[in-house]
Amino acid sequence: MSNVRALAAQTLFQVVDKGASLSAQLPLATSQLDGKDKALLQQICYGVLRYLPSLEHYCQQLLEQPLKGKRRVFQFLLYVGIYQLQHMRVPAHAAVAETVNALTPLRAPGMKGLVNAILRSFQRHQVELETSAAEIPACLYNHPGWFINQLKAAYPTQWQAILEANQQQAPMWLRVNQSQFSTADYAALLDQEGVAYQLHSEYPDGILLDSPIDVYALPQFAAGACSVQDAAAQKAARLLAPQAGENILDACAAPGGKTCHILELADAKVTAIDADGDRLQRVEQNLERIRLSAKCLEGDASDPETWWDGEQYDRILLDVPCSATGVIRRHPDIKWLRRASDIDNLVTLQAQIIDKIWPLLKPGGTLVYATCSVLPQENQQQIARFLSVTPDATLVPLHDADTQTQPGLQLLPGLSDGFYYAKLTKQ
Ligand SMILES: C[S@@+](CC[C@H](N)C(=O)[O-])C[C@H]1O[C@@H](n2cnc3c(N)ncnc32)[C@H](O)[C@@H]1O
Repeated sequence: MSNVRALAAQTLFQVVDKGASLSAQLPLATSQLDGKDKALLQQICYGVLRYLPSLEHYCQQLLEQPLKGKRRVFQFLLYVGIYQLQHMRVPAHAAVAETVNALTPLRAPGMKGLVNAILRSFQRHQVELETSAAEIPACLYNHPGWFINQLKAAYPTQWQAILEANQQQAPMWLRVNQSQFSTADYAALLDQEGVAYQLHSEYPDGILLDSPIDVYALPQFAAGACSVQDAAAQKAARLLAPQAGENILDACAAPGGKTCHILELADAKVTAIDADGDRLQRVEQNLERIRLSAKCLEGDASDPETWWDGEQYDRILLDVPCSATGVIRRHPDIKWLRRASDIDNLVTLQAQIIDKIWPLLKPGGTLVYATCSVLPQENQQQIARFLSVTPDATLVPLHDADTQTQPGLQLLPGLSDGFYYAKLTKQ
């Protein structure tokens, strides 16, 4: 099938109703399309996931009964149509006609009348519908209620700005491979190619592109000169500060962005562990492209007895599994796939991992704990608990207010993604 709107409706059905991840589903759909349509499909899927509660509310008001069972995919087609009418610069008549036409490849020509009527009704009642949606917090902010409540409690003055930032398209950051080029030298190559960018002194390896670009249009990308990595994620290796010849563990490594960065900064002996063997293959592919190497092992970081060779590490990076609530703007499906009840399980797993990995660090060694979460339970509270039960751990302050009870550095989505870091040394 090569109809963008029909593929978007099917993709969204798989993500929202069946719990599949957008990053797994999108490639299946885009592989059926050519260049311009791939971008349109992606734009529609991201957009619908960003505004899902509002779209659900409009359809609830416009449909006599929600579409159920096998007809659920048509409910998502309605979201696709309304999203175009509300947020895209497609002429309204074309948005309606193209959405209705998608029913032919979806083999439901009998639904054309209903879909046409609902989209036209949305156009007529748009103002009242938007006013009524604005009275419901989940629709006003387009985030799940549990998450809005947790953010309000954790960030009494910043929660709205965080929700707003999550609704924006994420910028494209490059990380220059310092084993091949200095950032200034690579920026000069971008100048020659006419690629516009900005440099930010707090991210010495980073280049922020003015607009996204196909990676293979970047100078020497295939030879490993640069990688795509958000600025916040680029802090991990810099905080770890790897040195040549050191024995380093990256304990939750896949797909390997930070493993690669560590090796780009220092000729160290790196072991990359991940519990997911398929994702670990991506670490190997990324290392191959940047032309550096690490020992890659499938293993459970909360059970080192099963893979550890007994030699303690000089430095350890723990980029633990987390709620990913700091990267919602890159993965809007997180808002609908993640449940409030997941957080406690993640906090328990993170605690098991840091408690079990700590003995693998040499005295005098450094451990950096990282998450792409904005929730204090996974971040400051996790590290405060760890410090309270680990007498040989010392917090290295990352800013003036970094204390035993409020440890670490919390970055919020904006210039970079939302990320958390804590740096610890062992006595
Ligand atoms: C935040 S991602 C890591 C991203 C990676 N550091 C990078 O920069 O590309 C977390 C990773 O932890 C892995 N993971 C989850 N549970 C694990 C466990 N018990 N032991 C080791 N890895 C685990 C996941 O498969 C996932 O790849």
